[in-house]
Amino acid sequence: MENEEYSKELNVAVRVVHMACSLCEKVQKQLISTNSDQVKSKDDHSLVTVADWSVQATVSWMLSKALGSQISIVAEEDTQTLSSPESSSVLAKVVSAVNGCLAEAPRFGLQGPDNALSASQVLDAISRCNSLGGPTGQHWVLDPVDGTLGFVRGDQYAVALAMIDGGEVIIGVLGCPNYPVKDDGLKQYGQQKVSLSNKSSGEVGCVMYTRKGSRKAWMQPLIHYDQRLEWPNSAKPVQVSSISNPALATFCEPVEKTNSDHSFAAGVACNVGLRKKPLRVYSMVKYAAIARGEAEIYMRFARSGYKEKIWDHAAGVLLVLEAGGVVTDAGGRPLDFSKGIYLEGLDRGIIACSGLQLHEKLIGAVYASWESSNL
Ligand SMILES: Nc1ncnc2c1ncn2[C@@H]1O[C@H](COP(=O)(O)OS(=O)(=O)O)[C@@H](OP(=O)(O)O)[C@H]1O
Ligand SMILES: [Mg+2]
Ligand SMILES: [Mg+2]
Ligand SMILES: [Mg+2]
Repeated sequence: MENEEYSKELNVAVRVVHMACSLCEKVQKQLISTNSDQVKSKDDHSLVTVADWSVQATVSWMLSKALGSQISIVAEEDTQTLSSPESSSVLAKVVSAVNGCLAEAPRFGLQGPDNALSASQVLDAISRCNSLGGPTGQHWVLDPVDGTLGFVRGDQYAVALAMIDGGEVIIGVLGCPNYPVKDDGLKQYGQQKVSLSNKSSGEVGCVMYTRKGSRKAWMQPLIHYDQRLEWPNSAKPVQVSSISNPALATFCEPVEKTNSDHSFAAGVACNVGLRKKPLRVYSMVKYAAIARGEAEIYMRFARSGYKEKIWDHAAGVLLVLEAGGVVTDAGGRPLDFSKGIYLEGLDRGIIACSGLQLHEKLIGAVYASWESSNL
């Protein structure tokens, strides 16, 4: 993808997401082995960890350094909890994780700071990601840790970075540190959690990326220990599955019932003739599974009143589209990333599919199930 438009932005984004994955892997390992104070609750009772803040600071600092401090970044986290006096020990951990990661920038082909960042510089890097996006100009969109619950449980999570220009998603990069590289790795992961030896051998963890209009999506294994990122030498193209028979199709959905109506999805699945049990996976790894051809369908029906955020979808949606799939709301309309931080006007839910045939059937089944559930 060299010499193409946005190649500089894509190049930086892929490298930065590799750095972020390496940071997350270290924090997740510590979190699981020490059970320490690295997890906090936000005002809405959702979780935030040292990794969420550290990745946001690192990505913000690196993007500004490589692309200019004027760039606009829309991201999930803020510094409200982190800058309170009770959070001083967490802030110290964040500063240490950020500096540890930035010091490794040369391994990823990037340049870090000359001196370690202070706590206030780290807080500044996090809080400058306060753009609201919108229909004009370029905006980076970051979910530093998507699937924080999966992350805390030692399971699947993703680092999601996208770039929107003129309201359209142009670049999508998804780091999936616990997604095995080999085919059907996610289904096997579900049965047998990743062991640490697999993790360091390069068999587990990848970064997926794409650029709008390229009609290609790529997967690059993560690097470990003191390896250098040789990118794009070992990147492999990925594409959606060719299965269109519902009886053979696999469908993904969120793990938590609070994030998606499992029983409504089960009704739709039955109506379409899906036979397999749902593959419940934390995070945007669900989009990655469609883009890699490991699953055919992702359905998500949030409770009414919940507004989906752009950072939970932008990178994953572009990956599925460029890998050959289809993504719309439950009414069949494309998702609109031009309206600010929310997917405004979303009709009921999100349906991502490997192909048009399955997609049409699902939209029809949603319509029928909706009618009957509202009788
Ligand atoms: N009520 C409700 N409905 C729908 N979605 C919600 C809701 N509350 C939160 N969120 C967002 O869901 C993100 C996690 O989605 P997942 O697909 O990973 O869900 S699950 O953990 O597998 O159940 C999660 O992303 P992260 O916070 O980055 O983990 C939230 O942005
Ligand atoms: Mg969150
Ligand atoms: Mg998220
Ligand atoms: Mg998040």
